[in-house]
Amino acid sequence: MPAEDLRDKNMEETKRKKKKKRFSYYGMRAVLVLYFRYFLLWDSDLSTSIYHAFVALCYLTPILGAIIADSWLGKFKTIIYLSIVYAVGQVIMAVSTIHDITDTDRDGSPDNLTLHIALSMLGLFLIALGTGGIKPCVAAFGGDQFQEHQSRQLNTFFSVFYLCINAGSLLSTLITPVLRGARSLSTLPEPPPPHRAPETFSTQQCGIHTQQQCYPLAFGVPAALMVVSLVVFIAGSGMYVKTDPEGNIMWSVCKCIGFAIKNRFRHRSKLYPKREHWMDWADEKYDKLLIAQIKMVLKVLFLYIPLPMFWTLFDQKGSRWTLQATTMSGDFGGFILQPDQMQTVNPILILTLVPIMDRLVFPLIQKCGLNFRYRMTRLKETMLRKQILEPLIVREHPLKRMTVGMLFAAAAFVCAAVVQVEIDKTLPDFPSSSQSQLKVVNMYGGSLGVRFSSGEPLTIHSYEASLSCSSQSSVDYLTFDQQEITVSLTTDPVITNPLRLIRGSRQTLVIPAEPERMYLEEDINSKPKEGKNAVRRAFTLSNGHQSCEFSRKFGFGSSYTFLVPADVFSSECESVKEVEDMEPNSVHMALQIPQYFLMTSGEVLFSVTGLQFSYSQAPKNMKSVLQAGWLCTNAVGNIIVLIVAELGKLPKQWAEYVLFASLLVAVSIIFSIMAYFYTYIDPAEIEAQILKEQHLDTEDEKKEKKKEETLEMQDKEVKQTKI
Ligand SMILES: CC(C)[C@H](NC(=O)[C@H](C)N)C(=O)O
Repeated sequence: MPAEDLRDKNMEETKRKKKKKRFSYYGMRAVLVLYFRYFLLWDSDLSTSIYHAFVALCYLTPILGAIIADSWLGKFKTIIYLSIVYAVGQVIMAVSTIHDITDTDRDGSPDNLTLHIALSMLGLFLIALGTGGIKPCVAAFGGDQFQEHQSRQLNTFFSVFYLCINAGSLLSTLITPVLRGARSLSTLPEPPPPHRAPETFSTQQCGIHTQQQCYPLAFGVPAALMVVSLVVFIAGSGMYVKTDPEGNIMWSVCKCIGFAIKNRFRHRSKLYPKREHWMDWADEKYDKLLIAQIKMVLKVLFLYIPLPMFWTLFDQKGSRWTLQATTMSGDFGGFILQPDQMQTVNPILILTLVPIMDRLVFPLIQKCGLNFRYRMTRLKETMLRKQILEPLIVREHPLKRMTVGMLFAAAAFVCAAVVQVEIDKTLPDFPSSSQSQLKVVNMYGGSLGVRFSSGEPLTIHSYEASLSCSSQSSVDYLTFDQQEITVSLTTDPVITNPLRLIRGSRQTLVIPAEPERMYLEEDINSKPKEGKNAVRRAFTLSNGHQSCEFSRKFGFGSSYTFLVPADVFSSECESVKEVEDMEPNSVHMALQIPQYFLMTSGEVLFSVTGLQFSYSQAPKNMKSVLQAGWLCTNAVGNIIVLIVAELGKLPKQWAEYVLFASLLVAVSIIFSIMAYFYTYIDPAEIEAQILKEQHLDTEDEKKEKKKEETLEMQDKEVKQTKI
């Protein structure tokens, strides 16, 4: 098979594996929090924390995978073995979600939750080890399929590789929740009383004795796909370029760095001449090539220091931005978009933006001469003149691209802040922690005068019986600074009642047909979660006939009270009255599209380029290690989100967005300065040069030795002749 065809085939195989692997990973992530919340019955905080800890672990384990690949098994075998670990983890995870395995009394609920928790934690640990461990190897292994002169194809590979990640992510985010059996992610109700499944909202159920939410399918299908992808990958084994591991390189690197530090410390006196680089203090004991390779890696790792800040903003798509969407309207006319489905905008945009950037924007920038070329060593320039390194030199400046990517992400957060300000204008005015709010609902049957303590008397009209939208009525909340108040009704005789309000809360005073039986109802004190609606019923006197049925379309995030008269019959639905406690969300989710667009453009510039950069600047035997370092910046970014979310609670959400945007601008300025001083290298060339020098040194030594030997021989001959 011709070399080009072979390369294309290898590329295809690697991409196919990547697509299934990412389907599997993102598919599982999509339902994980829901599994914690509704199957293991953990509260929201615990579910969210364990979820983020899992994601952070997934981006820390690449270091382990890289060490195994570069120093022991090689990338190919590491991918295979860790994929097996990954698939086993997913199977364990799928088994842990089968309620029947512990449901001895067959009531539809697992009887030994501890076993389910233990199994799922073991499964998740193996998955994190597998997915994280494979990640740096897959990218580096793909890169290994190209030769040095194929830098353009290499860049295309990384772009296509990224497209596959996102195709997998998009498909799985859409399909896995369907496999689980939910109509949509956000239509799930609050967890039912212990271990009863929320049946009314499921479209698909499974189980042996009782039918439940289909978590085993949601986790099992990604597991099966993982096995398929592994088989496909192994089937292509004969076509790959496989580089051998070069011994325990990480251990040698650590020992070499340790020796350099120790040696430097031992020779700290000014009497010793300085060395060009602190790593040169390892010269006495370690190979020049190893020292040069460590210098290359350290240079890149140093450049990575500011990068986690980008991920800190990027990863808030899944948290803050989704929460923001819950306070917006997802009614797109033809279809309704749920707040968490808004996240699919990211992979959709990636799938369109990567080809546009690759084929249109970057070549255009290059044509217009806006990019500046690599700062090159003299050797490279000479070679350029000789047109030897042409393909290498005409590349764009990746670090510049990454800086622009960071600025795009900052701009996305500014957009999010503007949208937040618009949302805040529409949000209800909730009571502060020292205030209480009260609203009166009159079901008495006629207009009533109501007076609270010292306040002005109010006239509250009785609600007319109607269910039509046009005659909805709402009563504004009254705000009180005191907790103990008295209410007087202008009935005959006047009815006066003391009321005890709850601080920081909203309540409704319901005046039924018998006004002396007035009562307080607690209202919700925030917008209904996840963009859902809140509906409650207020009865006058229940007589067991409240069975009328009607359908009504509610706006996102609205809250209603239905007033049901005592004598309502199914034929008399019209006598049920609807009160709007909270207006539906009026800012449209489409307003989030600009921030998604900017963030995703930033991602293409930053993330895709960062992947290529990490590969191109790494010495041959440390490619996976540097990929792992790159992924670690993502893990650190996630940890920053956790810390900031816990500690830095700003009173206004828009202010937090602006704060993050400003921090990223500051960090990108620092990064651009660091990037300015970074000299691009061609690791292969440097390695070749050092090897050549070493070879020359040994040649010189040999020549020197030969000369000495010849001289000695001549001396001997002269001596013998003299004798
Ligand atoms: C974490 C990376 C940026 C990457 N994620 C994406 O591409 C998202 C889906 N746009 C990944 O490797 O998962």
